[in-house]
Amino acid sequence: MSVVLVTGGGQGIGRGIALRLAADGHDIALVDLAPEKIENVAAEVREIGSTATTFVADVSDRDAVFAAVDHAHEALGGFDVMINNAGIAQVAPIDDVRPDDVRKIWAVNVDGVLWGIQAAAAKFKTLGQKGKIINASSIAGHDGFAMLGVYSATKFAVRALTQAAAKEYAAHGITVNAYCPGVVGTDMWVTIDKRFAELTGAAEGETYDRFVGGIALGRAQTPEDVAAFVSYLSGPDSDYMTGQAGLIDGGLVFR
Ligand SMILES: NC(=O)C1=CN([C@@H]2O[C@H](COP(=O)(O)OP(=O)(O)OC[C@H]3O[C@@H](n4cnc5c(N)ncnc54)[C@H](O)[C@@H]3O)[C@@H](O)[C@H]2O)C=CC1
Ligand SMILES: CC(=O)C(C)=O
Repeated sequence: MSVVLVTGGGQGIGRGIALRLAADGHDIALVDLAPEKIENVAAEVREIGSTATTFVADVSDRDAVFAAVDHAHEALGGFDVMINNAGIAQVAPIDDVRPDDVRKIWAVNVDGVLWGIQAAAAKFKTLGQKGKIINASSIAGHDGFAMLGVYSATKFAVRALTQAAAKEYAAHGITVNAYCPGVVGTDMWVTIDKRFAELTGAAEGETYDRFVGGIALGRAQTPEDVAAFVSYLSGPDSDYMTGQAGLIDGGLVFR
């Protein structure tokens, strides 16, 4: 039995990851801004038969992320896998982006991942054990998408941190990888689609359908599709992989 912490575990992809990893036999620490949401997911984890604990934190707050890792370790009696999943989207043409917009998304998507990497690595080193760190990037971490320029920049940055951390921590037996989903029908995409509609005059649903229309496998992605890959990254079969940012997108961005 190993202990996994999932940030942004209250809904969407984070929830999907938590439930899949619970089914795999891991105990789960759920971290999110939204207390009711993580309590609900914790109840679902317990129904599956695993132990769950919750911790409310903003991942952009470094101290809070370190406290979340300490809590997971104390509450669940171990600490093995850190999943830096929390993220936010932002839709805007490059011309319209202002410093506050950049600071806001960078604080969550990049700083939040960096603090998660630091906190997990510090815990693994203190415990004198190996561990796995898994970060949320995106297709937008491999391709810069129009109207998603700063979001894409944050996801490229996650790949850079993943590579650098993999190199720095390999000697400690810590692996660092990322997952890069495509178009997953979560609340994030509802927001993206609405914002595209406001900014471009597209009908609601049109942008989502356009993106899904580009997927070779012919359907939108589910959180379960992402979670299956994160299950692999969390388990022993991926022990020889580090520094990678794997596309799991149904065939949308080809690298
Ligand atoms: N939905 C998609 O199509 C894709 C999503 N991703 C990435 O996957 C990750 C999860 O995305 P979704 O589940 O779709 O998003 P979502 O918006 O459905 O859920 C995000 C969760 O993170 C939490 N959260 C947001 N800011 C936080 C903060 N500062 N501290 C702690 N928790 C915070 C929210 O409360 C929410 O529970 C994100 O990093 C996203 O960028 C990547 C590629 C595609
Ligand atoms: C949400 C996301 O990661 C996209 C549009 O690539």
